[in-house]
Amino acid sequence: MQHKFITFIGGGNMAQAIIFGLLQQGYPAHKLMVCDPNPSRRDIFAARGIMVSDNNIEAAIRAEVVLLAVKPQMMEAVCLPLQAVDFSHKLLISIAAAISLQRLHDLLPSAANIVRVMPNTPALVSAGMSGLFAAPSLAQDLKDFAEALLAAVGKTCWLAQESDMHKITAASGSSPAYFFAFMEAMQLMLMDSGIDENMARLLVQQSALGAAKMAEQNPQISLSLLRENVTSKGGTTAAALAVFNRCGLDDMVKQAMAACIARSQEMEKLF
Ligand SMILES: NC(=O)C1=CN([C@@H]2O[C@H](COP(=O)(O)OP(=O)(O)OC[C@H]3O[C@@H](n4cnc5c(N)ncnc54)[C@H](O)[C@@H]3O)[C@@H](O)[C@H]2O)C=CC1
Ligand SMILES: O=C(O)[C@@H]1CCC=N1
Repeated sequence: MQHKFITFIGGGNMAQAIIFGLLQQGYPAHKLMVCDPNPSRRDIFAARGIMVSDNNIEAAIRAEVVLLAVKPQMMEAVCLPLQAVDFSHKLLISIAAAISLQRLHDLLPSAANIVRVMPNTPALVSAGMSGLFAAPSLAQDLKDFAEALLAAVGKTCWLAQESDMHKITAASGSSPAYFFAFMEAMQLMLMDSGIDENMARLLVQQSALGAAKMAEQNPQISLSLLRENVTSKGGTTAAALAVFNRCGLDDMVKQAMAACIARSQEMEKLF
């Protein structure tokens, strides 16, 4: 992939996951810059040979690509001073949840080239999942660059319509937390039953990893069949799944994802 000069505005959890993932894939540190008012955040990147700054305007001016990685609540306060920068020849990438292309255009009127991305933190271990959206008028080479950037740290998909970004947030951005919560619950149960914490974690995380790898490496087998292949009639798994069914796991997951989508839609109006 091309190595354009990228300035990250905001060096928090998600920026770190993408940046460390990129470094691992050989993206040159001297082509990356991180701007964050928090010195301890800047130190994390400086320690990896990345230029850091607390001056968003200066850092944006020197970039070919500016990647907005601040909280949605901060977006307006961060963007208004950035109106001093001419974005017309830069690529602007925003990973913020719930901030629409229109809102980004309003906040940074000179920005002609914008890609919205919903990534997730597994980018850190090159296992990210990102949904991308851009206006159909965006130049193909800029779309290709944005895609290659995120593809360097995981899988990507382009959305046909921007409104789908809310659903992608429920499916990629937020979803690692669902799986962590599930693993936490399993670990807790094991610990309550007397299994050592580390062993409980190993059992849970290796099983989760194995299940995900089986799903990935057998795309021709449905997830239902993968589940059924574990489930002997009258056996142990069936006993566990019966409890999930009785407690309404499917409905609970639907409700949780719907809440995620609804909050994203609400945040779109707020910020
Ligand atoms: N954490 C996640 O798993 C995901 C987060 N996102 C999106 O990524 C964005 C960042 O989220 P996180 O990294 O989780 O948040 P975070 O709170 O870890 O990082 C935000 C960073 O912005 C910095 N910041 C605050 N004011 C600033 C300013 N004026 N200029 C520059 N930097 C400033 C903060 O010091 C902080 O380090 C959000 O918009 C979120 O919606 C998207 C997908 C997944
Ligand atoms: O929880 C959030 O709002 C952000 C967006 C997706 C993941 N984290």
